[in-house]
Amino acid sequence: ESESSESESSESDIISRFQQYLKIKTNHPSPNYKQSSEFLISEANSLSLHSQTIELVPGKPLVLLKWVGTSPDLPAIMLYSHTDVVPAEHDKWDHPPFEAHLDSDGRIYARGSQDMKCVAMQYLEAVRKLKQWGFQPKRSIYLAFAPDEEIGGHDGAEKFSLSRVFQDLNVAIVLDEGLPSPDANYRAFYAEKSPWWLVIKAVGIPGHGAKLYDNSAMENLLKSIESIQRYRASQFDSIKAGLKAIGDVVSINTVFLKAGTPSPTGFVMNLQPSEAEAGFDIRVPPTVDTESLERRISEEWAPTWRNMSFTFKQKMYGRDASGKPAITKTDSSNPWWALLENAVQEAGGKLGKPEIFPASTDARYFRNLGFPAIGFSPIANTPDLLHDHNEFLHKDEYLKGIKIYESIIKAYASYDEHEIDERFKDEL
Ligand SMILES: CSCC[C@H](NC(C)=O)C(=O)O
Ligand SMILES: [Zn+2]
Ligand SMILES: [Zn+2]
Repeated sequence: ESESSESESSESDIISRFQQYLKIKTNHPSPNYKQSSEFLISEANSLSLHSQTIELVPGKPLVLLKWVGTSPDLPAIMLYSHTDVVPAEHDKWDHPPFEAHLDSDGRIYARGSQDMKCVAMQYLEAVRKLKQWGFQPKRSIYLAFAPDEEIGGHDGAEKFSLSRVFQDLNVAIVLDEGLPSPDANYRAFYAEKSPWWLVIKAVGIPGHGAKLYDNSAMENLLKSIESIQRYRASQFDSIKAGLKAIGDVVSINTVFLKAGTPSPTGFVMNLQPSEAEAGFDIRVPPTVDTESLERRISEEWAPTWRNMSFTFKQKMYGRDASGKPAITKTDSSNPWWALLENAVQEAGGKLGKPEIFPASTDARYFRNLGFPAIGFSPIANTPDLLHDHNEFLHKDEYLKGIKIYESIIKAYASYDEHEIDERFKDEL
């Protein structure tokens, strides 16, 4: 058999395994975790990896695989991914979201092709290649496939990170998802923003729609919205001016408005309602002064003197146990960052500037416990279509990503700080 046909057949095997995983309907609201677990365990068996299924919450399995290192006492590497995906509006896609259609250009269309079934399968394919070459990891490598990231990770990463099982793994570094890059440089994330899902409510004087008076619920709510829009513009302007990156500013978007008196034909048009509500998705970078933002909310956006109140549907802080921002270092105090950068380079890629992830990932649960965690998806030259229609990944980009992980896993699993210390001792 010629070499080219051999590599061709293995390439199509690699793509078809990816398609198989993409076809499993792990979309919310009722992800098929049974099927994804079975698939992952059968992949693990074909790779002779130890596997276990951890069900911290019934019906929500986490599949944990292990490749035992030759120095199993060294802290381990964790390659993390979530198995669930967000729903898809089938009729708005050019190709059905759970058929993993490979088009004539080489694009694979599927929900999860970028977020993040690609990463899960790239980890496994990289392990397969490394095993074929006879590579032996010094550190043990864990692959974790977790449920529920898309709905907050409370029954997945959060419970897992606090579990005895995880604590006993002695993990040195966690790799989790990042974002696609539209240009040739890969993106890598050392921290993430915290979600504050704010609901503000105004009450006010009801009355005739033809009357002009102060202190209606609508007027009170709209004053807040004006103030919020000004704040939003100030944050957005510093991005537009090139002064800040998306990860460095507070983002705030209105996600619902709820007011008016319903009628069979729509809304009553000549009645000023007595209540009005609005919801906002706010994302707060870890170094922002949260007290001043909280003051802004209680004094400007929902002040009691304007008959307003507020609640949070979700409010998290990106802090570790000591109250410090939960940030993974990117300087020389964290060898994993430089190792990643070099490994990507050795595989022919390049990392852009370290960034703060603009939304939430499961990595936060590990960072909050003090573990270094890096958000990274090896997807370059690709539009960011996370949670969008027609999410796709080009097969060549997918295959390149496997090479990137081969390089990263090799570097990470071989890294031994004591060995390096010894070498420096000889040089002295
Ligand atoms: C806050 S839990 C929901 C998690 C989701 N993550 C991503 C990456 O979209 C988000 O940021 O909205
Ligand atoms: Zn994701
Ligand atoms: Zn997502």
